[in-house]
Amino acid sequence: MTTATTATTATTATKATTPTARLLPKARRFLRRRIRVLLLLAGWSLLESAHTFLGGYGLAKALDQGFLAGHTGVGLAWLGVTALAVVVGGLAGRGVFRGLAGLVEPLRDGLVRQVVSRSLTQAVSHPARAADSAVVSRLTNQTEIARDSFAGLVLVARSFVFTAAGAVLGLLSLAPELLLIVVPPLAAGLLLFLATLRPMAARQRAFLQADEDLSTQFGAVAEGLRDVVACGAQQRTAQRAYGVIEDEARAARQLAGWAAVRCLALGLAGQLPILLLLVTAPWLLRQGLTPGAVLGALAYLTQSLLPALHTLMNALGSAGTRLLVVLDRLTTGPGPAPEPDTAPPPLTAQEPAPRIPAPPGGPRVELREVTFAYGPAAQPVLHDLDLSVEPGEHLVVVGPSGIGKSTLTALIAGMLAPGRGEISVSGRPVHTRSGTDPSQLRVLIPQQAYVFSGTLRENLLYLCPDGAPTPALEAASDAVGLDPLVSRLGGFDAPLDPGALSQGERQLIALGRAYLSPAPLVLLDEATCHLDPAAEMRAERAFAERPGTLIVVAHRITSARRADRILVLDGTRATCGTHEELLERSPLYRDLAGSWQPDAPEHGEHLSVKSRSLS
Ligand SMILES: Nc1ncnc2c1ncn2[C@@H]1O[C@H](COP(=O)(O)OP(=O)(O)OP(=O)(O)O)[C@@H](O)[C@H]1O
Repeated sequence: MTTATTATTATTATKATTPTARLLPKARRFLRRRIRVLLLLAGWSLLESAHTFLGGYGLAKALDQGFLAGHTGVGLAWLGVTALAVVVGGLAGRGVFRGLAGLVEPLRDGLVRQVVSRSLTQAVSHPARAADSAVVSRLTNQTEIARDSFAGLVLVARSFVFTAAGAVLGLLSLAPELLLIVVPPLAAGLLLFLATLRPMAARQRAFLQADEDLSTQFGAVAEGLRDVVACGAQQRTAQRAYGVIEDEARAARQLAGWAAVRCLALGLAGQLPILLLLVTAPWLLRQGLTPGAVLGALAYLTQSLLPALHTLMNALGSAGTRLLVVLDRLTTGPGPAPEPDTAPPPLTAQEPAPRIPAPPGGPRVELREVTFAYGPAAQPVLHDLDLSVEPGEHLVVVGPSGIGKSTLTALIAGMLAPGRGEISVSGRPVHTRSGTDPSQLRVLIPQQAYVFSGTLRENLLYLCPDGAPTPALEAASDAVGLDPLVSRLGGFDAPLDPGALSQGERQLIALGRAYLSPAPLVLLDEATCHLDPAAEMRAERAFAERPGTLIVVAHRITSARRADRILVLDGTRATCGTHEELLERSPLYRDLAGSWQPDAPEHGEHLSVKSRSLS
């Protein structure tokens, strides 16, 4: 029995491919549970039918039996009846609004519950992709669209049905011929309008998808901004963002095109019946209709039927389409969320940035009286700092957390501009290298490694505009200790799922990428913090042996021991020297080094240390 039910449900789910088909059973269930609210709305709406009926009928009788017959009192009495109908209509409106809350609020609550539980389920099953920024759009913008659109639709659809019933009854009571003139143009306009519903829903869906993609794209970029800048990938990231923005703009333009067709349908259904009634008025009078009947028909058209139709078409066209699309997305969910880390499209029509010739032995890095603060009123992080890193030197930067180590590397990389002083690499100020690609000169690997989905080869060659042969990739992997991961993944052309990698594996890939890059200056800002001491030593040795200048923000004291020189940042002061010199001269360095105790060597002659970081 259970199996049969499951099979039936599965078949229904497979067949229900259109949003309308998918939503109809849910809509029926939702409404069936609220029969009492619907009856209440219908009760109040009947008063609206009476209001419409009396509006035209009273006017016709006032003219025929009152003013044209010379009985002004009778005419005024009928007008009084019409005025009373307006009051009745007002009462109906009040009752309808009260009943509406009973339909609209449960819908919104249900949608919010669904979005939250679906995103929690996704977060639990795919923790790496838990931060789905599109959920924000669904929870706020889209549930509100659903609520407002549903309320608007219930109001106008109900109003149209009950107004039309009152008007048709009125036209029939005045003269059935009137229906022959009014109904055909109305029906034609309505049909044209209905024909626009499906393409417009598709355009609306495309627009919302583009909006979510944009939300996701910006979420991903904001999260990985530091890595993007560090890898010099701003242009590529901007290109991808422009693509998503262009998609949304295109979807909005197509939506506007269909809105124009809809205007035409509105004109046909809204204006043509009035024109026909006026043109055929002499013929109608000749057929024996009274002037009051013609006036009553005109009143039904201009005061009730056409405004109600106009509102219905507008609401169905905009709110209805939006509601259909939003409900479908919220209740059945969008397709698989676009992978935020997808491989960037290859650069095509861009001029390659001019190459900076790599100096033999690596570039010299010079800082002269550099002062930097994160705001005009903020305390400087670095104050009058002088530093000279020789070509090919291996410098390690240490200091307590928050002292300014990352700020220093960002300044040298040219990602931040000093407030005062000058920073030069290879004798040229970092901030006047206009028109050159900084990634040709330096590579900065931050703590959070940037890995995108694509192949391992694409990830490793990301900073190699000219590519590199497989033996170079193998040599780099061997040097930084990436080779076990290459084997595990199945080679360089194996597809990479960033979410399935550990932090350490991501760091190894970023290190391999930096190792392969042509940049002669490498800045590692705690780029090995997720590696164990042995793996960290292997990677740092590889970079120390790689031709070029190396600046490492140290995570462990062992990094400092391997360097040529160590820079100790201590507040706005800085001391530079070898390990031995600093043990003598710098109390802070003594303190930092003293908090580290050597363990028994675990890896041959290598010294391992207790896992406490310097920063
Ligand atoms: N974008 C920023 N805006 C304002 N203040 C910042 C910004 N980035 C860093 N800071 C502040 O500047 C100071 C230096 O930060 P920085 O990240 O350079 O220190 P750090 O030594 O690298 O720290 P850690 O070892 O914890 O990474 C800190 O007080 C930090 O709060």
